[in-house]
Order: sequence, then structure tokens, then C-alpha cells
Amino acid sequence: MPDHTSPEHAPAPDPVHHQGERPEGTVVFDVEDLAVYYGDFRAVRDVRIQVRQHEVTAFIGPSGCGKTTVLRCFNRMNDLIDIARVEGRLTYHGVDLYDAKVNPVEVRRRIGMVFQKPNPFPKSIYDNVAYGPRTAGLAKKGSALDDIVEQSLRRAALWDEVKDRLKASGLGLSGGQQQRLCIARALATDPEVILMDEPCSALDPIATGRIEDLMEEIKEQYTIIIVTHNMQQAARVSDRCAFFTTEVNEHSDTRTGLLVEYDATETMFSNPSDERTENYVTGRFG
Ligand SMILES: Nc1ncnc2c1ncn2[C@@H]1O[C@H](COP(=O)(O)OP(=O)(O)OP(=O)(O)O)[C@@H](O)[C@H]1O
Repeated sequence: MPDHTSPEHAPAPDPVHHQGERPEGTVVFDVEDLAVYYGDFRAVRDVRIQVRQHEVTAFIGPSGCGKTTVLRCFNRMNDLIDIARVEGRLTYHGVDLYDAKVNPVEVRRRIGMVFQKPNPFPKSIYDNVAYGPRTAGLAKKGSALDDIVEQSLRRAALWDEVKDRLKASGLGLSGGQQQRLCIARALATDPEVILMDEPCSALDPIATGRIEDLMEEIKEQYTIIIVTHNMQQAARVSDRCAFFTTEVNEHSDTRTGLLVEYDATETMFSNPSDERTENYVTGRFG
């Protein structure tokens, strides 16, 4: 997979989404007519978005509308679910992420993920962060690895709290610290993109605030996509926002998710074009 952000991949003006007043940065992901199936069930359809570099993009919408399913397409995590099938096109810097020549392991190194529930390995704080670089062969031991661990913990705003107990178990940290440890672990393989699936839903407001501040700090170096149920959080942290909803399928009792609107966050919250978005962001739709 080429590693580039060359001008030829600069975004073309988007005819459908007016994208508020935000300047148009480099497109990292271009998603066209994406649909995801689990077996015969179409879980989500009509996803068409462009994710831009050094921005936070939020996915919002009611339960079951496919936010996590779509998020998992961005680093091919759906490959790990036997019955999942992705249709449509998703490019990363112009390269089709689902091309047979693309190595999903390399994809997941460049596009890291942080999950809803902090999930440190039952290992020391140091070994949690060192795991990825060791496995990817970036650094095996010694000062090179020490540097990666320190830098990653610093970027995740955890270094000062753990620098004197790097050999202690990651499981002994508080929930918020564990989530920052997971973020440090994701940063340690030097990714370009971080996918976050409701990263604060298990955290208290103070720990949540720290993660939100952290996102603001690191977005200068990374590109972030976050799934959140929390409208205020989406409004606070994201630059652009995608609203999904569900529609009942005609011939069955099932519901399929779909993208309703994608725009600059300010526009989505103050002047959305679709009534369904307005109803959702103003709390008139649960
Ligand atoms: N592994 C799976 N196998 C089968 N169906 C699945 C699987 N994962 C998700 N689904 C279905 O796909 C649809 C979308 O689920 P998804 O978890 O992506 O929605 P979501 O918007 O993230 O929901 P929530 O906000 O509740 O987390 C739902 O109907 C769900 O039941």
C-alpha cells in the first residue's frame, strides 16, 4: 500500500455534501455506496463519506444503525466476522482497502482501534505498550523500544501517572487510565488513523474529559473517527459528523441502517439539511 498524501489525492469538491464552512483537508478515506451484510441481512447501506486528515469525524445515530459496523470497515475488522460482507468502495489514500493485494495486518497497524471497554492485556503497563512494536518488528527491546513506550504514553497523557510503575500490571490502573493505556498501545505502532468505538462510555465525566482533551491534542498528528452516543461529545470533539438512522425493511421485521447526512459538525448541530438529523440532534428522536 503506498504511503502518500500527494496532491493528486487531494479531494474533489463534493457535490452532495456541502461540508459547512470547513476548509477541505486531504482526504484519507473515500467511501462510496458502502453496504455491510451479516449473512443475508443488510445491516447498513448508502454510506458515502470522505474522512479528512487531522480531523475528528464522529458517527452518531440510534442504536443498531450500523455505526460500529461501518467503523470496523475502516481497518477491515469485519474480516474477522465470518458472515460479514462489505459491498461498495472504501479507499485509503486512493487505494482500495479491500483489494486482494492489501494486507489486513498492515492495515490494522496503520489504522488502530480503541474499543468501548478498556481492554488492557493482563501484562505490565510497559508490555501493553511494547506489544505492538514488538509484534510488528518496529523495535524488539532496549532503548529504541523504551523510547516508543515513553513517547506513546506521553502522547496518551499517561506518562506522568505511570512512569514510576511501568512494571505494574495494566489491570491495576483506573478505568480512565486503562483507556489511555489502550490509546498509548494503539499509538505505539505509529498509526495514521485511530478508530474509537464509544471510547468513553465506560468512563466517568472526569476521565471522559481527559480523553476528549487528548483527542484534541493528538489530532494534529492523527486522523480520528469516533462512534459516540453522546451528542454533546460529538459536538465538542468532532470537526465533521455523520448521522445514521434505521429504516424498517418492507418484507421483514428487520431494520437496516443508512447514512442520512454528513457535514461539518457545526452545520449538523445548528442547521442540518435533513429533518431526521434535526430531530435527532435536538433530542426529539430517541
Ligand atoms: N456480528 C454480527 N452478526 C450479525 N449481526 C450483527 C453483528 N454485529 C452487528 N450486527 C447487526 O448489525 C446492525 C448494526 O449493528 P451495529 O452494532 O453496527 O450498530 P450500532 O449503531 O453501532 O449500535 P449501538 O449504538 O447499539 O452500538 C444491528 O442490527 C446488529 O444487530
